Amino acid sequence: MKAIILAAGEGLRCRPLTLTRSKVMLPIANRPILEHVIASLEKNGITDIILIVGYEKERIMDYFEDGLNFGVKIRYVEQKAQLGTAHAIEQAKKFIGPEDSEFLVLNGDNLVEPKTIADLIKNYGGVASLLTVRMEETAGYGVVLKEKNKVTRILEKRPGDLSRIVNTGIYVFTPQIFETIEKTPISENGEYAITDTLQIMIDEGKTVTSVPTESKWLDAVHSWDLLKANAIVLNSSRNLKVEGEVEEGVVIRGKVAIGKNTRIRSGTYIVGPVVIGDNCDIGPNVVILPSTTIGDNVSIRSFTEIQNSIIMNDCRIYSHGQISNSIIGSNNTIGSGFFVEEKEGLLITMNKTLHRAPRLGTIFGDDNRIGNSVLVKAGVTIAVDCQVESGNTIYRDLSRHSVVL
Ligand SMILES: CC(=O)N[C@H]1[C@@H](OP(=O)(O)OP(=O)(O)OC[C@H]2O[C@@H](n3ccc(=O)[nH]c3=O)[C@H](O)[C@@H]2O)O[C@H](CO)[C@@H](O)[C@@H]1O
Repeated sequence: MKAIILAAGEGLRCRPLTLTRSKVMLPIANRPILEHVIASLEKNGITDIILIVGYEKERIMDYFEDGLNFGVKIRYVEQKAQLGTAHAIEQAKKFIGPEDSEFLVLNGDNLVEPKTIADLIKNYGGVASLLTVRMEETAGYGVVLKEKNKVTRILEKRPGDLSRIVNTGIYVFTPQIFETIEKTPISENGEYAITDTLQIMIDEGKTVTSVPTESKWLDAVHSWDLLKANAIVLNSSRNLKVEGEVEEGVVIRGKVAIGKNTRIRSGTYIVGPVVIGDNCDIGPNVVILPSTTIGDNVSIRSFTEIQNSIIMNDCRIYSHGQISNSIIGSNNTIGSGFFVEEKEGLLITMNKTLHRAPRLGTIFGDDNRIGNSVLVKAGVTIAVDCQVESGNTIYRDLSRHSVVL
């Protein structure tokens, strides 16, 4: 069976991290979300992949190339304007031939384990099937109403408790979907939505089925949700290897992976689950606590403590810093004495809507330069290519190229 993966959108709600990469390339346990999706397909023997790309496509194509290093064959299709999920699927029509009686479609920005995909492959039926999960908090998702396993209605991101059965964005379609996509009108949000296409099929009397799963399906709606997803994946990781050099006097407890050419200097204390990438230089006397992921080429100097955070590639973090419940994008330089305040249940405004974040420190995009003794208030984000001089306290979000003297 072929698989079409949708990966052309930005993932606006994950800004500032998506200012420089799409949501599918955000790392969880040091691998892009999309790599987790592709690995789960490969484990189900699905190796013929059509990847729909658009926003920041070079970053995706440079990483995955033809897919052979990941055990699959990837063909790319560009969706020049991101006009919605139905429009994205339509771009792959030329790759679906008469031999493809059905095919898989997946959002590239949700984490799935192999069994999640297997649950759908085993149980699909009708002209279209969608995989569903039961969730208490359904805001931001499409939900379905159904009779037995037959879907009667799909409601896209409507307020109210209409149903707790959430559409995961993982489908098995028959080629009939393309004819119905052609009939799909543009929605109130200005998008051609695949959920509208499915509703048309239902209204035409066709059988659309829902396949429930209790296997892992994780979505990061907002950037801060990545911390939870990272912790879940780190906790369930097996076979974590120590490949780098660990000096005498380092204490390691729990599950910890240390990449090639990484050096952990004396006096460093690490409590897993923690994943540290390749070519890092950590310590002496650094503390890394659960559930933390550190990318490749990162240096962290003495007496800095990091907890429940994601530090992406190529960062330099100097001494006596404290970072918790935070996400630091790539290529950030952070001076000594850096302190991130953190708070529980912050209300954060995004697109004029209030969102409640869990315990949160800060979120940094890429390429920022932070001087010494800088304090960042809880929930404040720093976009891309900002410069903060020593001794400042950052109270408000900084937009791209900001300078704080
Ligand atoms: C209309 C629709 O499909 N809604 C579903 C979608 O919402 P959701 O709002 O999550 O859909 P997104 O806009 O995030 O898009 C999902 C995926 O499609 C890609 N993309 C999106 C638009 C586009 O023009 N091109 C493109 O490739 C994105 O990069 C992403 O990987 O997934 C949710 C699960 O996470 C479901 O509960 C929703 O029912």
